[in-house]
Amino acid sequence: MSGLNPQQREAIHYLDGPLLVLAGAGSGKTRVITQKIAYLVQDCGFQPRNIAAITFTNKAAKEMQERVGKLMSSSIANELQISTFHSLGVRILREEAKVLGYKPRFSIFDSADCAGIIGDCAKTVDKATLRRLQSVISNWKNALITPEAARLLVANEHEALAAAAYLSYEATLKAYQAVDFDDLIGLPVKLFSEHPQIAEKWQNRLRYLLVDEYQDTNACQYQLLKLLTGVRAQFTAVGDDDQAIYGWRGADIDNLKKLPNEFPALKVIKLEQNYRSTVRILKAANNVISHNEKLFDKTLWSELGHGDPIYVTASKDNEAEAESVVMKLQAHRFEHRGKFRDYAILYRSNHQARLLETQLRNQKIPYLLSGGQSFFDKAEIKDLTSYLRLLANEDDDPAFIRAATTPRRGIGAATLQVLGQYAGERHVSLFHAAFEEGFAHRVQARQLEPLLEFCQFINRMQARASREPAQQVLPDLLKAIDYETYLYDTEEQRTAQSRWANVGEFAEWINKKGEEDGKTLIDLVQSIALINMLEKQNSDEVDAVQLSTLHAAKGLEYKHVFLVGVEEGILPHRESLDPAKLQEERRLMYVGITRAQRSLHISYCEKRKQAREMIPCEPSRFIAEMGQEDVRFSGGKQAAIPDRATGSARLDAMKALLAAKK
Ligand SMILES: Nc1ncnc2c1ncn2[C@@H]1O[C@H](COP(=O)(O)OP(=O)(O)OP(=O)(O)O)[C@@H](O)[C@H]1O
Ligand SMILES: [Mg+2]
Repeated sequence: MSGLNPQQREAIHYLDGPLLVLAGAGSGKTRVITQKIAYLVQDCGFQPRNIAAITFTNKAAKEMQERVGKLMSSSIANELQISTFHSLGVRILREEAKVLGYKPRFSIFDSADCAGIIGDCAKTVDKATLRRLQSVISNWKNALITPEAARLLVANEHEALAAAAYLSYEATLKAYQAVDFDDLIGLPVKLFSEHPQIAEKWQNRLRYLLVDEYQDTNACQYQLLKLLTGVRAQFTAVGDDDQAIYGWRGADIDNLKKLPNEFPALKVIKLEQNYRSTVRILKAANNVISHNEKLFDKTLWSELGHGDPIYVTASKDNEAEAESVVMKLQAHRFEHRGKFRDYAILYRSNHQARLLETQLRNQKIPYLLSGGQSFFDKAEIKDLTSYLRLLANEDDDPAFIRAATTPRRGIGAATLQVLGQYAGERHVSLFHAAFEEGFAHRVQARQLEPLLEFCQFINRMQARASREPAQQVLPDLLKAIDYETYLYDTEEQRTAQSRWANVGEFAEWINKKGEEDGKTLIDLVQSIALINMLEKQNSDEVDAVQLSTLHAAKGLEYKHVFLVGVEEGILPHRESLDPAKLQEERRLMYVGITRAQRSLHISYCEKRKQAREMIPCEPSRFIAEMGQEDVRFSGGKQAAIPDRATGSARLDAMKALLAAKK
């Protein structure tokens, strides 16, 4: 416990009831959680399996597991339940599936699978409509609104369409023995609410709960937390209202506000010392966030010295920006004899990574991309996981269709259509329908044959996959479907090569996971869907520059941070300019600034290429909000960024220019 400040120590030792640690960035909230886990086990006699810690990403869970592992023996640390809300949900559902009418090996559908089903239900393929329908349905599910209730709530035509699709969407998922990500939280909530004795069983099992990044929980996660902690309410939640950045995904900061009301015994501890950043970085962050409405009073100070000024650089366009950032990073690294992994380049949206990647590759700088298109979303990986999903759950119809037709094996669209219709009439899965006599009568022998052959192949592999370790089964599966030949037959040589290399990487990942945990292929299928959801696993040991969206960088820290594209329209995002959303954008900027430990470099463009057109850009209002005292401007026409709090930006920029000329 040495090296902790008195407030941290108090938070760690407090066990008399529910506790909320509310504090700004870098104040050691996550550190309180890891230390408290060690304290519970080593000093208070808690069994590790009775402690559950909930983090925001799988990566954060892994990191916490490692940190705790250093505080106690790793065999004990491995018994702890450190996971995301979603993986905890999976654990509960696997065990209790039967009560909900699911088999333990239900499938977990990712967002693309679900979009396909919603499209079928709503009879639309229009991407924008689909996205909106999906988000409306997801919001309902996160607010625990049933399809029946949603029908009564509809306020416009669009919601009416969503409500209609919602009902058949849920029925379809159930028929496929599949759940979506929202169900991973929603179904345990339903289960615990309807079966108090099951809730009690889990309350006795998870006797102490710790939740990191509490400000970004949604209504459903909050309910789960309440149901899991029960009347004992033994939990520690840590969070920072100024870092709530997932409102767009249904997270609700009200969960933080209502905690004191719903748990009258709640104790609140505030932490004020920041151990991460220099005074100047902290000041810039505090200045920016002071433009938001204040929910809770917080102050943050640092003893880490004044540090470097914050550098703000203007570039003529986004290509020049990428080039300049990479050059500056190189120069800075040489000067400070740093490692690549000390550097992160952060941006608002995924597409901003492309030019940076090109520059980094040109300069032969190793980098890791996180929060981008996941490895597991690549076509070849989805092909293979469709087989694996089918092995785990033969009722998974989308996986059935993909696997049955990739590679082509003489099962045509016409056959599948008849099969689909027949299965629909009989209320069985495609897989089961294929074996029924009624179906055999509807197709010709040459149609039936390849289909049955495929189903029997799946049956044979299924038997092996649940018995043998993963690393034995996957290579045989690849050989049996001759996937390599398929790739070279259907793709250009170079594409095929790179796709086949990805397959190799996937096989290696399966092997490693299989060996580490002694898991069968079927056990592993489940974790794939979860990784899919939030991030590809990055190896932290490699010396590489981190490229990440601001959202994915939450909770992390880097010695040196480059924050790029800090422009009006990007950060804040052009679609988030109404007052409430603007505050969330500002929090995103706050999260970005506070990732930096030693130096912070901000850049923006004067023009940006968008759809082949050069669009003039303006520096983000958040740059002005940092204050000017600790900021050094370079490049561009402007000597300094005007205060944008009043008047239009252009006007202010002109005034500043004129003032500079005088
Ligand atoms: N008492 C302490 N003494 C020295 N270093 C500390 C102390 N507490 C935390 N730290 C260090 O400060 C840094 C920030 O801590 P931590 O990540 O726990 O903060 P946080 O509040 O969770 O930040 P965020 O809001 O960004 O998630 C870490 O490097 C951590 O090891
Ligand atoms: Mg943290």
